[in-house]
Amino acid sequence: MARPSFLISRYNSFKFAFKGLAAVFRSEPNMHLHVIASIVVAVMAYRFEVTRTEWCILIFCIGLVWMAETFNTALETLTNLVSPEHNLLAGKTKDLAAGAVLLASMTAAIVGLIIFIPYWIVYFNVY
Ligand SMILES: Nc1ncnc2c1ncn2[C@@H]1O[C@H](COP(=O)(O)OP(=O)(O)OP(=O)(O)O)[C@@H](O)[C@H]1O
Repeated sequence: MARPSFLISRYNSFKFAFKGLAAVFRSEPNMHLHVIASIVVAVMAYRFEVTRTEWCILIFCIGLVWMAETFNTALETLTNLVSPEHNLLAGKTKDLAAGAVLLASMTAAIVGLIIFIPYWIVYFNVY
């Protein structure tokens, strides 16, 4: 069979990648929470008119959390395939993947607080 052209194979790669993203956004309740949190952050950033650099940092943090959740879902799916029955290593694999999401989320939360607390202080007229 003839190999697909370079452009078609690149097009297929993107198509499969978007299929994976659609699956994680559709089926993962945790991803729904991440999306809601990201919308809240974006609305606050717009409302407080954060700087261009702060926008970049916030978008980077959002991407970090979404990426961690996507890897976590991939590892969970693979684990369920390889070891549907109860297994110590399967459980450890899932715990580690979930730990990575927690790390990314905590990092994003700390960065968000560092960026937004000064804006909140001005907005709520604290002091
Ligand atoms: N095959 C297994 N063998 C041993 N322990 C498992 C197994 N599957 C899941 N566990 C344990 O149960 C926990 C939850 O696993 P589960 O597959 O339900 O993930 P989940 O709760 O759906 O994760 P998420 O909320 O991120 O989608 C795991 O972190 C692990 O500790």
